[in-house]
Amino acid sequence: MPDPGPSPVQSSLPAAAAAFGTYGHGRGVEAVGCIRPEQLAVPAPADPPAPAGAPHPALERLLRGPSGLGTAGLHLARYEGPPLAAPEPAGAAEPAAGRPIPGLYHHPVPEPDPVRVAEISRRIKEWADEVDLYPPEWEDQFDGFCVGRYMVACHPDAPDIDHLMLATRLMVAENVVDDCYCEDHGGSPVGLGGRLLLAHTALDPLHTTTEYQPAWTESLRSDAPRRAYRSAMEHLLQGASPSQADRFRHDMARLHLGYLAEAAWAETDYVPQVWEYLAMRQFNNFRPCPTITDTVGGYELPADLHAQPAMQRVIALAGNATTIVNDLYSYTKELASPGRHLNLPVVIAEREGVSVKEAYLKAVEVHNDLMHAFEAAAAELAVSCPAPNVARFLRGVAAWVDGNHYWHMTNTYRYSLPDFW
Ligand SMILES: CC(C)=CCC/C(C)=C(\C)COP(=O)(O)OP(=O)(O)O
Ligand SMILES: [Mg+2]
Repeated sequence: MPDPGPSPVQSSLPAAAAAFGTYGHGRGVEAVGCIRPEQLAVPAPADPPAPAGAPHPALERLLRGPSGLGTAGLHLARYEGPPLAAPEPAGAAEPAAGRPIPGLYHHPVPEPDPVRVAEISRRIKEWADEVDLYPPEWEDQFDGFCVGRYMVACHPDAPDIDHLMLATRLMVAENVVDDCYCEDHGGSPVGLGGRLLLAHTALDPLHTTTEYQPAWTESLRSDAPRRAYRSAMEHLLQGASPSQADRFRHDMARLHLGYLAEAAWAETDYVPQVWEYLAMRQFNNFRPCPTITDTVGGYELPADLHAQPAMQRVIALAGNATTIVNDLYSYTKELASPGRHLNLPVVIAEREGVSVKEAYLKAVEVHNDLMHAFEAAAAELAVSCPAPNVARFLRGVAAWVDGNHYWHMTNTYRYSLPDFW
């Protein structure tokens, strides 16, 4: 079931943005005490099982948002201000190319608004200059990353460019840390723990004595990853509540833990078992991106709802599906990189003794299973907890999943498919 049509989320993002969101910084969202663990265990009442590959009917119905008389205005906000006459930097708004991986379960998304894409692309270059992010010779790669298209596709309910920029700076900063500390722009597994910990203090500040505080403050200016983290976090704090910021820090600590496991295995030349690889990839994962969907949307999913095990499962499954999408689209790029780069097809081939093609096709199935599990878990939660901010958050996560697939598929500068079909 490669393309079952528009996602219940994307087709009907009708959602309740205007009615349910606050478009401030999320204050004013009433706590909804609707989730108790025993309630979450209750399955959706009387929904027949979805046909294989189709979204769960409850997901379709509940994520569709309000319908009927008087609900026409309750649709996700799109940019409605004056046209933004931004010049288009290279790579900002080229027509989308690329084809989906055959057999990959995914939902197409509408073409991201080119006006928003162009403005984000312009502003992110300004920010990159401001924090002295990369040397001039890396500019083509920066443009080829097309972060504007990425973030606009993933956050269709962002009320404005400023909110989108919160996600965009973080996306760039996260990739700079990965490239410069872990991967092919000077990265290495050797000494990674120390570098990551010090960079993490740009997100989660050091509180120490007056003697030592200045050296730490100075350290945050000492390399591009730290300058990027510090500035992107400073901006996030202007748009996030304290609990949203702390949710993000927790996700980033998870990410850094995942980097460390990957590095440790690289240092000892260990190829993990498939389940071990999937555990590492649950941490070395896109999770910090979809979990800020409410901050970027201008509302807040309260901490007690975010922390519920059922919500945590939905988020983990969504993060895992999005990250295996990366493994599949980046497979040929990683094969061409020096040394052995672990990704799901490589680990399956090695550990299960199958051909690279069989391993790749099995990895597609693993991805599809994760996607179906994500959609089923989201549907069940939407039934168990019919709170507007829960529904909107679930839609936001699903929109991120779909936008992430779109970006990988269309980023032909960065990724190309293997010749397996
Ligand atoms: C944006 C973010 C939180 C990134 C975290 C880690 C990361 C870069 C990925 C999950 C993408 O995987 P990978 O490192 O394999 O990226 P490329 O294949 O090089 O695009
Ligand atoms: Mg990859």
